[in-house]
Amino acid sequence: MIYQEKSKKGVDITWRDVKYTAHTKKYHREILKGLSGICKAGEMTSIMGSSGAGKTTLLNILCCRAENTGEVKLLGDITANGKSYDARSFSNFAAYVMQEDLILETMTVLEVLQFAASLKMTGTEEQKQAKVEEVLKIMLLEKCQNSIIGGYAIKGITKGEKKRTSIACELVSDPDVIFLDEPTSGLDSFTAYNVVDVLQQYATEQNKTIICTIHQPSSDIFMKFDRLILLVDGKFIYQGPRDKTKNKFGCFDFQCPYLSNPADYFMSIMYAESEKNRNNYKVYFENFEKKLSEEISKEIDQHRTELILHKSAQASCLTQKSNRAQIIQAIILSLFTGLIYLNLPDPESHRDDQCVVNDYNGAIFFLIQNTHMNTLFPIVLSLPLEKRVYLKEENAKLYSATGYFIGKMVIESMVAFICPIAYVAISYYMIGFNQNFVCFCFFILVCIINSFIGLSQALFCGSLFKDPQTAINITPLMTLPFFLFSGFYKNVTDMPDWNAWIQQISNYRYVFEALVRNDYADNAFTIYVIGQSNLDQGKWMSVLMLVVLFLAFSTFTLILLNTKKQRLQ
Ligand SMILES: Nc1ncnc2c1ncn2[C@@H]1O[C@H](COP(=O)(O)OP(=O)(O)OP(=O)(O)O)[C@@H](O)[C@H]1O
Repeated sequence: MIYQEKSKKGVDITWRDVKYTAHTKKYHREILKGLSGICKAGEMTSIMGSSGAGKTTLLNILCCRAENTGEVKLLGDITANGKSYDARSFSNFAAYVMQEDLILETMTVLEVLQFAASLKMTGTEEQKQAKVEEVLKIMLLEKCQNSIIGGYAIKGITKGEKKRTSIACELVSDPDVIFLDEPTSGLDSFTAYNVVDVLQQYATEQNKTIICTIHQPSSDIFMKFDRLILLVDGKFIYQGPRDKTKNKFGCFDFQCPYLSNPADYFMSIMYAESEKNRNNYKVYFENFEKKLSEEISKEIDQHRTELILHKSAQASCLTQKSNRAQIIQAIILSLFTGLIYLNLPDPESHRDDQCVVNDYNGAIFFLIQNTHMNTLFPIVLSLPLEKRVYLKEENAKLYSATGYFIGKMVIESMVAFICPIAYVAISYYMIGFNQNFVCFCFFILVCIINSFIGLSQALFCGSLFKDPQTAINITPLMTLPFFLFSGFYKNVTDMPDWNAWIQQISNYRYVFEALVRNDYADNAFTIYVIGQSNLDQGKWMSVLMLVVLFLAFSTFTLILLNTKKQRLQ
């Protein structure tokens, strides 16, 4: 990541004649109708309006997150200090805080910020730590810095602290402009006030441009805004300093009743479901055109023009976290397996004993299943949140899809590598598999490859489905049929022709054959068991097929990640 000298002089966001139109065969709608405006450095601007007025659309357009293809069309100029920007250059000077707080639940506040700093900052560890401490202080998070974020299952920090942590994650990169979609949504009035108060002070003290949408602010929160934009049916009825709304709005022949919350009053006159209000819209628009639009145009013309110089790179793909729980789980399960199959009878003295064959095959299959599932399911279960966090970071151009894939592979590969070793090393000799050391090493090697296939399948399923819940539901459906084609449950040559192809992509089939051939290599069962199951690929051919499967799932995942990126809003 390369940081250049930052402009401390502030950034003005301006837009001229922005039109956003949705057009299909059955439907034509002008969502934003030629809007022009400015949000200035050192000020907190709030965009307010009735439901469906176009607030989120305007915010998304300013953040380069609005669709602009096919059925929706965006026209107009959007600039930062007079220079046009796009989604890539946006992240060089600005940050976007989503309404939803997407933070990994098992980390502490401090860890989350340290992680964000490692992704978004260059410099020494001391500089990063200093920035994290500064941001903790600004966002009033010092007291809860060692508390877990938490979520549905784990009790963690409060909603207000979570929102401030989300904002703090963006502040570590010191953006000049911060966009926030409904930063107070879901918070009680006092917590909401705290969040807005902190943001407003930050804008003033650090000369930052803060732009947010907001629904129904309390009067205390309303008084914190420096600038206000009131939007009705895709057009402005007011834009300017918040403290001038009284006078300027007075010229519209509407006066906020004495002792009323002005925000409530504005919302009441913009409420689109009221026919009386809708009739008045025409008057508001005319008044805005006559009395305010010229002033806004002048302000836009006087925008700042300083050059914005900023960071221009993505973080290393290795900066992520590992998981100890899976390794502990593997150790416990291997002890359990070893105890269940402890000291199986010597094959030499049980040549014709079908029960002993079944026990050996069962032990092999159980180990195969566990080394595969131990990697597959934790990743599929953790992907829902992580995928959205990844998309958030990808949207902010912190890393690319390929960077994420490589990083994820490298980090998860530690677990995918260690777990099968722990699993086999503990249970192999307890069960009494082939005592030859080379066979023991081969057993471990095949289980490691199988574990990596689980990793690539989990990432493939997670990337294939847009909805994380679908990924969780469909993954077992996609992988469990592979069990049936392993040769363990049913002889592979007895399968109907129409589904024979599933055998070719079943990792269980190849792992089972490789391990059965390995274990029975030079003992009495060899001919009997292998002949019985009709396993005909050969030991090393099976290994080769496993490597091909791993590479195939990984390649498909990479293609999917690069082609199915979404803009989070
Ligand atoms: N891509 C799109 N295609 C069609 N219609 C759209 C599209 N995006 C937004 N709209 C419509 O434009 C209108 C404004 O949407 P927007 O989300 O900006 O409203 P809003 O003011 O943020 O409302 P709310 O406060 O309820 O979220 C809505 O009626 C919405 O259905």
